[in-house]
Amino acid sequence: MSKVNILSLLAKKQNQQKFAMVTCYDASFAQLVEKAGIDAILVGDSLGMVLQGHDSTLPVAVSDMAYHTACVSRGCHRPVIISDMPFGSYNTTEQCLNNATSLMRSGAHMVKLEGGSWLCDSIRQLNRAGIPVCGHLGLTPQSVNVLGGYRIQGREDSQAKAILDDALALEAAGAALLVLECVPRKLAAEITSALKIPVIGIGAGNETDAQVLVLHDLLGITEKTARFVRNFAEGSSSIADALGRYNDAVVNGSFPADEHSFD
Ligand SMILES: Nc1nc(=O)c2c([nH]1)NC[C@@H]1CN(c3ccc(C(=O)N[C@@H](CCC(=O)O)C(=O)O)cc3)CN21
Ligand SMILES: CC(C)C(=O)C(=O)O
Ligand SMILES: [Mg+2]
Repeated sequence: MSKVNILSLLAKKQNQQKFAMVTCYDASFAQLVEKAGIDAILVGDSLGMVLQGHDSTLPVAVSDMAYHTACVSRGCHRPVIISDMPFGSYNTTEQCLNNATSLMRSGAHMVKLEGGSWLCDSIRQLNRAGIPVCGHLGLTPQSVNVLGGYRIQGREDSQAKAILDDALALEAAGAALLVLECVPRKLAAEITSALKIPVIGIGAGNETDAQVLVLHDLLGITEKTARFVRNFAEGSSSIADALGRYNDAVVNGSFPADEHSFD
């Protein structure tokens, strides 16, 4: 199987083929993710919660992200590797460019930033420096203290329009992918059809171009999980089997079901 990249993912959207992404933080799991046929790996700052035991993603450092990105990149060859820029690492365009460069040098193929149109200058600069960008809108966990909790976003019409406008702005600035987290499925469907770039949902319903889940959530080893999680270890014979069933369920459209989505 040939390497996944931004063009092959864009082609999947154009051909209406869904693809899966999963978070991953080390070489052993990266090898299993690759064998399961999963196209995209997110080295998520969720590692602050699932690996480090913090109650938010805020304490995660760029050096943590670089370390886990390097671990993942040694374990796989085919999937595209996207690394989260952690809280406080992209407050200015210069800081953003320097920290993104360090993640790319560690083995990332793309970086992900949480936020809207205010990131457009940074996105243009990253692209000019050879760094593709994935946006992240809706529930942006690095803003949990501003949002007042991990809550669904975009329920009111004015907020839904703001998220759509931000999505269009990020695409126009050159974002290659967009993650949409915890928004009503109708809004996610609207944004997915308004954008040319692939939209990857988590708690965003079944009509996005792709899905992402946190590895530990889909393996059933997270203590308390959100509504959008399905435990793929249940009824699987191994971790490899669970990852394969996750990929199949996303590609064939059976995950997420209504019970994993917000109206
Ligand atoms: N293990 C893990 N999984 C994740 O998906 C995840 C992390 N960690 N850490 C970073 C963020 C935090 N995330 C979260 C955490 C909790 C909810 C949650 O409990 N949501 C409620 C929705 C409440 C509402 O109705 O507004 C839910 O019931 O799903 C959602 C996303 C997603 N990310
Ligand atoms: C939940 C996903 C989208 C993420 O950003 C992470 O794992 O850090
Ligand atoms: Mg993240």
